[in-house]
Amino acid sequence: MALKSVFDASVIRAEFDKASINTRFIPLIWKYVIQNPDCDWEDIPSLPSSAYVLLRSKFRASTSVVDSVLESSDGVTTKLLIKLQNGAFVECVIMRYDTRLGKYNGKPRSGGPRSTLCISSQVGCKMGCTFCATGSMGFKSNLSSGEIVEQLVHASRLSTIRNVVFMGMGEPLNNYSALVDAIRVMTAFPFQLSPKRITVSTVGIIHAITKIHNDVPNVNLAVSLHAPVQEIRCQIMPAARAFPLERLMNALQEYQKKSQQKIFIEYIMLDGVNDEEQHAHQLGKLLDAFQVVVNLIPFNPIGSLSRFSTSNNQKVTTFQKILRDTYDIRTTVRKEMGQDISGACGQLVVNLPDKRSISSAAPLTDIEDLHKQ
Ligand SMILES: C[S@@+](CC[C@H](N)C(=O)[O-])C[C@H]1O[C@@H](n2cnc3c(N)ncnc32)[C@H](O)[C@@H]1O
Ligand code: SF4
Repeated sequence: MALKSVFDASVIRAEFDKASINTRFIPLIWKYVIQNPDCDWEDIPSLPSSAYVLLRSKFRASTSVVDSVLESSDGVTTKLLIKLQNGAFVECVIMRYDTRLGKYNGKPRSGGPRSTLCISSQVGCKMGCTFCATGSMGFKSNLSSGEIVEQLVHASRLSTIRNVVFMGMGEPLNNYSALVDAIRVMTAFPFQLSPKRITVSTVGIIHAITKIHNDVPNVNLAVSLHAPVQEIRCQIMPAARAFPLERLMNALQEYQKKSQQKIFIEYIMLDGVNDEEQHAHQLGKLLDAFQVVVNLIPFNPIGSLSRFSTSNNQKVTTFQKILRDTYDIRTTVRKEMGQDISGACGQLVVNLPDKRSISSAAPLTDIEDLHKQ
């Protein structure tokens, strides 16, 4: 039987309970593992002897390994290619932001206090968005909560991670229990990330949106809306048929009433598809009753996988202006970075030399602004 990740919180808690070992040791084990990547279980001081036996027989300090690390040419972005226990690959991306300068800085590995980590939740994705490389590869497997947390562990060894965004490969709300378990670990000792510094991005899985606030309060919700009307949404996002716009907006209304939190709306700018002035007005009206921040995202080319191209600057500026001036909606334009290492949103499907396919969907965004709002 494959050994489990020690960061798989539900599994390790259940095993400790079964063996009558106090679960208060678990965070101490996590802390030790984070600081000592190559440790043996016996190295961890002051555990009950039954804990060593259990750890040896059922758990690994890390079920995933960092296969390679790529730096963008400006040093702002680092992409980690991670090999999972089942042989599949996922990626996570570190983005660095300098608080003092108020902008991204280009110092390689400077880390600093404000790095943001973009995390994957699945290998592939079944939602099939027509503009996304991950969507084109279909669904392969869910990550366990341990594998999700391990991305943070690997990245923490390179940078001090202050923010986490679930905007990498996969649809996090389609892997709900692992997502919730992972967020609970990330917000507890020893990680202690503020939930306000964690953002879950979703294509709009209605049944999960209605419960996420109860399960992980204060975590940010970002919704990949991408169109102001059902017809266009269906054309570019097949998932819109299962989760129609009207029901999605009702679920968001309920979410906002309960959580009292702003919702972040992601809107990919696709030339001639959803970027006309009439679309900006439709979006403005649709969001009228909500507290939202709209993030306009330039489309990142994904080779021959998609027929789209990004809107020109003039169109983006006009769209932003309409939302801001006519509807008083805070609207930002996402800075995409890391394209030289294929680290930008939904960008790539890479073929490894041995023909295994990996995909990355890391968004490189002014997410720091997002977390300040
Ligand atoms: C890859 S998804 C992962 C999270 C979740 N599945 C979702 O769709 O929100 C993160 C963000 O990247 C966007 N995205 C996907 N492909 C893109 C592309 N080619 N260019 C720009 N953004 C893209 C998605 O629409 C989404 O807003
Ligand atoms: S954009 Fe998100 S939901 Fe759509 S295919 Fe890509 S990862 Fe899946």
